[in-house]
Amino acid sequence: MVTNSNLTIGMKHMNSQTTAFLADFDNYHTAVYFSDPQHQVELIGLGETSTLHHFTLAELTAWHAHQSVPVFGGLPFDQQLQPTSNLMNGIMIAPAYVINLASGEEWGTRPAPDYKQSPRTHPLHILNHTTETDWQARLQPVLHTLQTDPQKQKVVLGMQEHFDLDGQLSASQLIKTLIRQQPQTYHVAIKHGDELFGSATPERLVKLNQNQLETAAVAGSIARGQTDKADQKLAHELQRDAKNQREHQLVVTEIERRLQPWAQLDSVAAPEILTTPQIQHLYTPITGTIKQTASVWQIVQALHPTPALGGLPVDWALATIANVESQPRGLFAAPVGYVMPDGSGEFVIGIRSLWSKDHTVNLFAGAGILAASDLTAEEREIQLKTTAMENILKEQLDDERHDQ
Ligand SMILES: C=C(O[C@@H]1C=C(C(=O)O)C=C[C@H]1O)C(=O)O
Repeated sequence: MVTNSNLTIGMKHMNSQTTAFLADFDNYHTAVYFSDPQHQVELIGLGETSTLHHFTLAELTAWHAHQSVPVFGGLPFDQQLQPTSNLMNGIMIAPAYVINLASGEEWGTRPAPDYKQSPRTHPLHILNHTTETDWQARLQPVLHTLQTDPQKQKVVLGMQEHFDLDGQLSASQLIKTLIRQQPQTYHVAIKHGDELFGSATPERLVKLNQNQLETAAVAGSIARGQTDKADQKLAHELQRDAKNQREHQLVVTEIERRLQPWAQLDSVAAPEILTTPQIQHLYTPITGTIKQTASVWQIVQALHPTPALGGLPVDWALATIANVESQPRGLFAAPVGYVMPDGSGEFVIGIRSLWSKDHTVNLFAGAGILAASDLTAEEREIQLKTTAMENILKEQLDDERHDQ
């Protein structure tokens, strides 16, 4: 166990069973991985019996009623389409075989490998790397609106980085690197042909188990310190900072409001600190009991997008995101997770994430903008968040080099 300033989380290590399953992971056209920080589940899905793309909630619910294995995937952030992707506009996969390595439970039968990634004859290199250089300029009018219109409270705006590689990433190597570099987060990978979505997110959207519901507000951020003392000083600063506290409370209050029709919520304590190697966040766990029959899909729909990733008012925030961000988000900042045959399941927010298609990789990170925001500080915060995935990408290139 590792003790953060205020929060204790289980530390995951990769066991030999995980290694054995990952050895075959890249040999399937479709394969999925999901594990949580406490290691209550470590799910691997191989092959597919059915895959749903770009669906409505009604189509998803009807499709899910026919599945007898855990299903995995993501719902897109919003209605904007990513025209080149079979994965980013929403994907839900019923694998041919699923194993929960945390419990030993299995579903379906293990299919024969069905995919051959084009062999690489040389180590992977980055050929080209582009970042957004006009982000602050594009945000200036939004900041002005937030400062002059009291109805507009918050919008989370992100940027994407683009990499061209001289080969294709390996999904299994990516998962190993997620586990190694970000041991205290969720680890998610969805591989579908030449596309791969990976995330080391610290943020739960919803976990539903029988009638017990767990979610969390994660919003308000500050850097890590070089020493324990400096780290704690920064955590203290974050807890006392008026802008970050307001940013966080907006999320807590809105999550509570949206869950009101669905659940009886337990009382919520003051925010704690949640740390990843790059950044610390204000964090409030929110729990409750479902008071009427509800599916995970309904709760996801009620909650997403929370103001941790969208904003308030929500319609204005979504329109602003569509106008200001350079590209559709797809599964970036969107709900990704699994649902078990008994209806229990968990969705997390696909941040600290990458999307790879063929020889390209995109990373995403965003920050909550309020009237009191300093755009230079917000851009620095985005860079901190991006560092997590940049490091994962770079180590993966190194890893693959070692594997040659
Ligand atoms: C948008 C991101 O993170 C979200 C925004 C945060 C903030 O603005 O403080 C904190 C955590 C996340 O809810 C991201 O990591 O890309």
